[in-house]
Amino acid sequence: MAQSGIKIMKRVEDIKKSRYGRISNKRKFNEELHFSLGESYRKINFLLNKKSNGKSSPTAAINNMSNGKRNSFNVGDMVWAKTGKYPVWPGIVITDPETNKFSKNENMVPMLHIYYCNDAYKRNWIKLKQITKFSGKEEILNEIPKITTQISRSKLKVKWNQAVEEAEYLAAMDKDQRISSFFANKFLASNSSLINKAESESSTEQKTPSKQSAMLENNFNVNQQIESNHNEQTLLNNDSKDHPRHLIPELCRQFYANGWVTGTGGGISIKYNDHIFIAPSGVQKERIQPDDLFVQNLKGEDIMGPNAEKKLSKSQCTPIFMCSYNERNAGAVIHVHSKDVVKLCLLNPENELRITGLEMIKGIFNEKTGKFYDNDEELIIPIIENSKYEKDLVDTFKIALKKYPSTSAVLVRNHGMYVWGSNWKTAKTQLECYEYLFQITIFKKIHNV
Ligand SMILES: CSCCC(=O)C(=O)COP(=O)(O)O
Ligand SMILES: [Zn+2]
Repeated sequence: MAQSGIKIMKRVEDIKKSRYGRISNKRKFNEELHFSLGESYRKINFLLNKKSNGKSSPTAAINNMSNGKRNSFNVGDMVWAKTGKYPVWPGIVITDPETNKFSKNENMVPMLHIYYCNDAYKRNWIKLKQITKFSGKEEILNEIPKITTQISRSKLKVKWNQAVEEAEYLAAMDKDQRISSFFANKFLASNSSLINKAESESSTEQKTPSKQSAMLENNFNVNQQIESNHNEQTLLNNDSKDHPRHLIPELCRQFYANGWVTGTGGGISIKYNDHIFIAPSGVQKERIQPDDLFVQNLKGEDIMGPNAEKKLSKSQCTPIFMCSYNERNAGAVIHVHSKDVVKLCLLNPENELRITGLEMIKGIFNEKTGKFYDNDEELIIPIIENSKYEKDLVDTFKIALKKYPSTSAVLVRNHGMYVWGSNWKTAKTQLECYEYLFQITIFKKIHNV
C-alpha cells in the first residue's frame, strides 16, 4: 500500500506540474493507477457578457444555435454550456445523482444536467437554450470569433484552455469510456489528498490502527461513489446483448415475425435491476432502436427517455406492465396482438380458458405453487373484456390477478394477451408455450376432438 501510494503520489506531482501533461500522460497514468488500486478503479464565464447589439455575444450566439430546438442530447454527450458570467464552457451531459435524471422541465423550461470539464467536478442544471453540441476549440472559435478576444483578456484563460483540451480528449472516446474516464479523474483528485496524507504520515510516524482504518474507510467511500456513478450509467446503457436496450428491439423483431406485434400493436417491458425499460407507443414494433426506449423506476418516475426529437411516447400498456411488476414481481412483461388469442376467445365465450392434456403445459409456471405445471394438470387462464384504452384494462386486470393467483397470463377478448415471467427468458418461453397451446386448442374446438 505504501509503495503503491508513493507511485501514485509521484504521478500526482507530475500532473500538478503540467495540466497538459495530465492529458498526454493520462493513459500511462491510468494504467498505473489501475495497477495500484486494483479492480475498483475501473468502475469507477468570459465574458464580459456584453450585449453588443446582441450580434456576437457568446450568449446570443449560443441562444441562436439552440433556440426553438427540442432536446436532442443524451447522457454522455459533450456540450458547450453558457452560464452566468462564465465563458462558454465544455461539459458532459450526465445524470444528476440526486434526482437520477439528466433532463427536466422547470416551469416549462427544458434543462440538462451538466458536469463541467476541468472545474473540480462542478455540475449544474442548465437551460437547454444555453447549451449546444460540443464541436472543438477551432470550431467554436470560428463560430463565435469574439471568444478569442474575450478569453485572451480573461483570468480564466488557462483554465478554459485546459478544459477545452480535456473535452477534446474525452470527445474522442465512446460514451461509456468517456464517463468512466471523466470520473477516474475525480477518483484521482479525491485520492491525491489521501495519498499525500498517507505518505506524510508514514514518513514521520507509525500509523495507528484507527488512522489506517479511517484512511481505508475514506478510500472505500470514494471508490463506492465512483462505482455507483459508473454502475448507474452501465445500468442505463451498455453494449451487452442481454441488456434491455438490445433485447427489446430484438424480441420485438422476433414477435413481429410470428405475427404477434403487427400493425404497431403489442408492447414489451423488461426490468433490469430497479430500472423498468419500456418500448415506445404506436410505432412499428419490429423497427424499435435501442435508444427509443423509456426507463422509469418501480414508482413510475421517469429516469430516462429517447431524444425529444424522436417525438416518442411511452407504451400505452405501461399501467398493465407496472401492475405485473408490482403485484406479481414480474421481471418482464409482453403484450401481443395474436390472432390465435382473438380466435380462441371467440370460440370460448367464458371468462376463463381451460387447457389440459398437452405436453407444452409443462412450459407454464404456476405462480401459486412456485412450480412448472405437469402435463396432466389443468391450466386455467383468465379472460377479461376489452376496453377503449389500454389503461382502462387495469381494474379488471387486477381483479383477474387476485382471482387467478396461479396464472402468468391474462387474455383480453377481441384484443390479445399479457404474459409475464420472473425474467425475460421465462416471459418469452411462456408466450411461445401459450401460443402453441392456443393453436392446438383452436384446432380441438373446431374439430371437436
Ligand atoms: C393498433 S394498436 C392499438 C393499441 C394497442 O392495443 C397496443 O397494444 C399498442 O400499444 P403501444 O405500446 O403501441 O402504446
Ligand atoms: Zn394492445
